[in-house]
Amino acid sequence: MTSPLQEFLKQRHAAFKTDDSGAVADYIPELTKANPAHFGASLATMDGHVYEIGDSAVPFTIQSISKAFVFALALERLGQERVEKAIGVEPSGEAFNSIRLTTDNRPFNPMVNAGAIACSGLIHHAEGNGAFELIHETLSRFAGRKLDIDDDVYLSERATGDRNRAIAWLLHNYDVLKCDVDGVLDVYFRQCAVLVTARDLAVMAATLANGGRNPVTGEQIISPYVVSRTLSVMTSSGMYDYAGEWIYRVGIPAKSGVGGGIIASLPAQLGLGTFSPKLDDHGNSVRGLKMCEALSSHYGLHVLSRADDIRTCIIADYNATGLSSRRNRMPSELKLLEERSGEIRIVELVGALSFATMDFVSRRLAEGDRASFILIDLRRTPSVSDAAALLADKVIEGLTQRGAMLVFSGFDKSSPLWPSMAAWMERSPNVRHFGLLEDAIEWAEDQVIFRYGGFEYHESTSHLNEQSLLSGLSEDELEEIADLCHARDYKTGERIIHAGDSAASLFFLQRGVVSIKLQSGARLASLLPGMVFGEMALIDDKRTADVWADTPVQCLELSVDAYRRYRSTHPHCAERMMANLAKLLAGRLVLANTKVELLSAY
Ligand SMILES: NC(=O)CC[C@H](N)C(=O)O
Repeated sequence: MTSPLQEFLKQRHAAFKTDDSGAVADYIPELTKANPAHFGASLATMDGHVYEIGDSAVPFTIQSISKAFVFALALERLGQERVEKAIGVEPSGEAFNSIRLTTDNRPFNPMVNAGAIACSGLIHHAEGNGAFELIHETLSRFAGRKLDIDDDVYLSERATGDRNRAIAWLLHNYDVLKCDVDGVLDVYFRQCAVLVTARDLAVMAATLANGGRNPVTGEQIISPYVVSRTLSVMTSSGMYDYAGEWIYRVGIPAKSGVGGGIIASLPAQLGLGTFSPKLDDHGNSVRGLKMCEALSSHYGLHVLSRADDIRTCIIADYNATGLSSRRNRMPSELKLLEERSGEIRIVELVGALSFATMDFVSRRLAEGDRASFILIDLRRTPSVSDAAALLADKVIEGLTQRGAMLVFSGFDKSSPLWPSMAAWMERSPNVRHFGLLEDAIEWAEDQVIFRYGGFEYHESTSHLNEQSLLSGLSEDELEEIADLCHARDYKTGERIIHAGDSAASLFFLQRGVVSIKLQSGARLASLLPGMVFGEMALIDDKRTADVWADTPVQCLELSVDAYRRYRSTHPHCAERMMANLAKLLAGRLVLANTKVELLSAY
């Protein structure tokens, strides 16, 4: 199945191909050789997928589109102060080749020839003879491949580019160009003659849309700061004297070139590259313009037309009860947790945390009951913006100051969320981190039990009359069962049961804590004295999980053979045990269903 976007590009490509209006640029003689029928488009996504249609692989010269990337390079290399001193950022409202400067004799902006020549001048000044090499290499990194140069176009423009020469000398007169004017012009003519395809342009535009990281190669090429400034001048001046109209109608930062190319770069969404050599009176590709307009209006992509329901960022906000934790609790613990259920609040977030969503979360956290433990699960949160982190700092400060413990979960040290986490933990001992929400809940429950009840029963020994598997049996019957069992002791860290072994016995835990784990290491449950494990041996002959001693453990082991012998002489007791087992399993099923429901909330 072709994707809907590919289908869209295909349809519009077919529709706009019939438009024959406009004219191929002819003031650079070599450009007249372009095939006016050519029409290609390409769209690159933030995950590095590239859609292509028509002549998307046909090379043509980048021309003015280079201006956006060379400006970005100058900002990145030389810093904003030097660049902004030499070149303005006001739209000129004039054609790209206008010779007019601002009242203080600077180029209006870096998207018109005067500003671009000044920009190449800054790089030439800093890099000397290596300037073009650096520009060529940078453009190639934006495209994700080594780009060629059309020497004929370069020579043709150099031979006829007197207007640009006049602009450059004027800039020299006003001390904007401080060095070898011919050398700078040479860099500028060459950078305009770099060969790209619509596909290259899409990837280059997508790199700008992706915060400066090429989504295909993964390389970070410029900083997010430089991206925002580059997209700003593209927005106000990228389409020359059509810029106002463009931002009004299309609303996507863009840049065009007389070679017939256009890039459009929608932050965090897409990069579009189009190619068709026939230009309108403003010097913008006719079909390319139509393609951009169609994409924007069909999908409503105008950069200023945005609305999100930020409230969906909280997908769950609840109080913990004993049910939430993986640890099987003693009845007294469950009761205590039930009574204190307001002590633990769990807030699960979804989606990137931005300024708006974090502000909403901050107000939600501030209101409501005053839980001592606030668990914030970020497993569905891919990132925290700088603004959100600033707001979060204050929220955390406020909550920890009133004595709350803040526990974050759902990510590990490799996550982009980690640097914020590390800073929060450094600032307050009341901030903690767990990889898994389950572990955070269990920890918080332990804290509540510790605060309000203590752990003394972990140290006590449980008798068989506390075993729910044996409930309903008389003292004598329990005595008989005890006689069939063997006392076993295990050291901390010892494996009591191996998954995959044959299951020939079950264990009544009398003292200590054991954990039931999958072979991956994931813990299914922790058990306390009075609980049974390995009991599935009564119905299944293979062990399905490992059981480890978390502390020194004492238990009674009952072999299945002994149970079967006992069953033949005490059928009604055996029946009772099976009924108890069914009850235990049913309880576990209810717990599992509750968890599935919680997990499938998203
Ligand atoms: N608009 C353009 O693409 C102009 C670039 C061309 N090299 C020039 O300087 O005239």
